Amino acid sequence: MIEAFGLSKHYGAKTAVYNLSFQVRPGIVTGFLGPNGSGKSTTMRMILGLDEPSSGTVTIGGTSFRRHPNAARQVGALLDAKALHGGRSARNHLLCLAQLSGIPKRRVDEVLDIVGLRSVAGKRSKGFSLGMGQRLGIAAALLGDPRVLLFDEPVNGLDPEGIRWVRQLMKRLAAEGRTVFVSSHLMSEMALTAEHLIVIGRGQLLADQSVKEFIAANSADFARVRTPDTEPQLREKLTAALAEAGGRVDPEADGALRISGLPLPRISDVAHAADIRLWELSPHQASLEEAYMRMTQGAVDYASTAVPGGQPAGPGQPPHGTPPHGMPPHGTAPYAMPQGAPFGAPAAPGGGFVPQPPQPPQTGFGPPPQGPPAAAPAPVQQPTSDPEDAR
Ligand SMILES: Nc1ncnc2c1ncn2[C@@H]1O[C@H](COP(=O)(O)OP(=O)(O)OP(=O)(O)O)[C@@H](O)[C@H]1O
Repeated sequence: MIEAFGLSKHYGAKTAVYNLSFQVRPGIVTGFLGPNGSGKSTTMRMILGLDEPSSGTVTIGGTSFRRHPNAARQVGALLDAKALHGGRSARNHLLCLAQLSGIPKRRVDEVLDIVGLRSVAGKRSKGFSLGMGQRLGIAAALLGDPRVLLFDEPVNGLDPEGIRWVRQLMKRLAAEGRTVFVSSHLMSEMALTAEHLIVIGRGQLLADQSVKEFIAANSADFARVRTPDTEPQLREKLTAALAEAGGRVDPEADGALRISGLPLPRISDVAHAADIRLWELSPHQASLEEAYMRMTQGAVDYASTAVPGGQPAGPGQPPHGTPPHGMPPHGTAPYAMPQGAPFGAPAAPGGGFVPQPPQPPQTGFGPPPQGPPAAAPAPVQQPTSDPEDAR
């Protein structure tokens, strides 16, 4: 279990994380979502003792990471898969991490098998693709068979097979009773992987709820209705009848009507009573992506002002290049909360964690809608020759 209480982090005048409190429970995958620059990596670094909180606390199993007697065997993490020594082979990279953590050598081959890199284990990692680097970072995180795992954007650069593999791996790790905390910008993937969500915006907690609750609380389900194209007057008639019944009716570009505020059977009854034939009556359920966009639209720092065709961005979207906001005064909450509201230590190249001394701080049809990279690299020796080039 990871527990954060009133966690804040200031970098000079910049507040990266503000008064965050949440729990990440074992046995399920918990997704960590937020727009770019919202403080996800900073939070993960504080969990891992790589950044000192300005205030508040964060513990793993009741103890802060730096005070864990054997943090290396309890927590594994992938923070920045690119942060590895490219001159080393994958196997040597993992061997170094294992050695620093007192992990038996045989575990290296085990994790190489788990991530599917056994056949290229002798190759220098600088020749690895982005996806292979991600796999190596995941291998490093798994090296100590930790009970708590943190993954920052683990599917970055992975192909569809790789993404599927990561999804299954995360679920399996959680099913084994581990705590799995994973950040991603890929909403469709998160919807399939995570059971619970922590969502932040501009460093503050926006949501802490199950994926189902999150979608229900932040979506506007509606129905699509189509009358026969051959009889345009029926569309007008239906629009009037549904509006009179209390629905909100919005025309869609393809001639259909979008109805919110009325359940499907009621729409059907209204149409029937008005003697209007329907060619379509279908429910639309929001996706996690739609719910996420809806919730975070006011908490986005960087958004494009132009869309293809030269249209300006819609309301609520700051212009491109809008400088990062300042934070609100202490005690204010600019964003509405939704309802209900081992082996590892400081990160090593490739996202693995090896035990090291503590690091110093581093820099249903409801109503209409209302409206620094992985740090503390393991000691690295620059090779004088390139024996692994030949492999
Ligand atoms: N060492 C630092 N010094 C100064 N500002 C920092 C530092 N680290 C992070 N920040 C700032 O803190 C804010 C949060 O950054 P962070 O990297 O935690 O966000 P994030 O949610 O992980 O973003 P992304 O999704 O783009 O990876 C950003 O505005 C960032 O510029």
